Amino acid sequence: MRWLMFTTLSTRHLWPNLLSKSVDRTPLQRIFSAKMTMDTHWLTPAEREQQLLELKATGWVEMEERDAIYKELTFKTFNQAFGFMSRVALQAERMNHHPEWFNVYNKVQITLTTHACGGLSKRDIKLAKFIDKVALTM
Ligand SMILES: C[C@H](O)[C@H](O)[C@H]1CNC2=NC(N)=NC(=O)C2=N1
Repeated sequence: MRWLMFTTLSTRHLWPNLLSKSVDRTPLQRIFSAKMTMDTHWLTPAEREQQLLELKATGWVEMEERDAIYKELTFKTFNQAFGFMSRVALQAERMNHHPEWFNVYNKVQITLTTHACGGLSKRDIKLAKFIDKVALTM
């Protein structure tokens, strides 16, 4: 019975945290989850080598002056370039990960890097692959 009382009391504390994203976290929980979020995006040297090999095959290059990847895409028209950018923009917003890019008429120049870690991360790889997928459909 004592055990039952304990579980009832303790789950009452746990459920809101498990079920609702809007429940305020303690400062310690906030620090812990922020660290987890960043750590899960680091690339190991082996992952980095493999992923860069794949992306270089589709036209991405490593920048010399910073830890970032770069690609230039050319479309037939401005409409196509802008349509492509719109689709990438929606995905970037969903990922909360945004490209640095520049567009003139039918050309789009894209740089991907992760500001939070000052270099390439899994998020850049994921976005680069999405960009390649969308470009193929334009
Ligand atoms: C506060 C917000 O989560 C950050 O500024 C996000 C937004 N978009 C981002 N985009 C990129 N490329 N790198 C980031 O570190 C990043 N961080």
